[in-house]
Amino acid sequence: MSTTALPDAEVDTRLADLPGWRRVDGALHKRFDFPDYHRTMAFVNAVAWIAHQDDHHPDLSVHYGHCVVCWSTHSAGGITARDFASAAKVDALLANRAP
Ligand SMILES: C[C@H](O)[C@H](O)[C@H]1CNC2=NC(N)=NC(=O)C2=N1
Repeated sequence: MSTTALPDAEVDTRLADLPGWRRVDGALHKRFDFPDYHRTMAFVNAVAWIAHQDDHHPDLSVHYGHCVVCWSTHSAGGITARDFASAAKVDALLANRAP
């Protein structure tokens, strides 16, 4: 997968396929809300598991009932196709979440 930073216009086009994700300060951002701390932390640990497996690591902002996930590729200095793949994997963690 390419590790070249994508132009903003390309990022914005690809974002159409990732509901809830936004381009903020050169990274893909999304906020995930949870009813309590332990569910937030379960999510954080699942994201960390994916990050370790893929050797690609997001910045995480962790709070009692939500977590903001931010993907960029440090080595490329911007957002790459790898970040989009990782963002989709994070969404897939919650695809079958109970309402
Ligand atoms: C050595 C190691 O593979 C690199 O430092 C990886 C680790 N995880 C990474 N994560 C992210 N988000 N960007 C990187 O450039 C990056 N590089």
